[in-house]
Amino acid sequence: MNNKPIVVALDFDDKNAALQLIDQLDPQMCRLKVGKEMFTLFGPELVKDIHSRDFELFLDLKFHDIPNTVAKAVSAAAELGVWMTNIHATGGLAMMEAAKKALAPYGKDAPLLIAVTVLTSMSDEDLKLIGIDVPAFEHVQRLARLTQQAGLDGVVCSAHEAKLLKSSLGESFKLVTPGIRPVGADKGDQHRIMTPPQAIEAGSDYLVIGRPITKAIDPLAALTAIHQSLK
Ligand SMILES: O=C(O)c1cc(=O)[nH]c(=O)n1[C@@H]1O[C@H](COP(=O)(O)O)[C@@H](O)[C@H]1O
Repeated sequence: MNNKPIVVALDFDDKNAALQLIDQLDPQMCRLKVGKEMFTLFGPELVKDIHSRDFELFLDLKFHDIPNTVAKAVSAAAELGVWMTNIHATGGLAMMEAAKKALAPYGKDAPLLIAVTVLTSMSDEDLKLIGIDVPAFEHVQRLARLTQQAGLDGVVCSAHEAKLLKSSLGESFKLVTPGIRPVGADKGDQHRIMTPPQAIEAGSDYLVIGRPITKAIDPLAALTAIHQSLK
């Protein structure tokens, strides 16, 4: 296990509330994730606010477009100095290769680039409705292999697929797993979920955890409890 596997997902519509929460958290214990809602509302200024508080940031904008557009978007993310960013694997091999190539000029300062396989909110039934007639774990494997072929650093998947992917794609291919719920936590809209220790045991490198921490009465206590449960 790496020394900081927890990534706290900030999904807020109020910047001050988000900054108040961040100020309660410890950058030694977690990294942060900003997604579409907050970036659309508050933009690159929010990224600067977070970096000034010494947190590393996963910019989760899940780009999915033609190769040229995604390459430019990923390059713009690198300009912001973020630790990790992501694209959708369903954008295809050429799109993923273009995104990876766009990061070459940044060398060792380039963000980790990962691809979303099948969203953790999707069940096998949901996949059928969009014309994918194989179980989620099979589709995830297919997309993860394509992601590795494109030279990316890893994938976003559910912890249910982690064991299989680690053994087939190797130790250094990063697995980022949302859909994490401590025992007793509300599942919400997530389908393919696992507890934090189970997810690490299965081979996850980074656990993306939102509401179980951000909506807790005491977010630092919730973060600390999860951090301790991983030792
Ligand atoms: O890319 C992501 O981070 C992501 C991919 C995925 O398949 N499922 C998923 O839930 N996420 C994100 O992970 C976070 C999960 O938040 P909670 O369900 O509150 O723990 C949200 O910010 C989602 O946007």
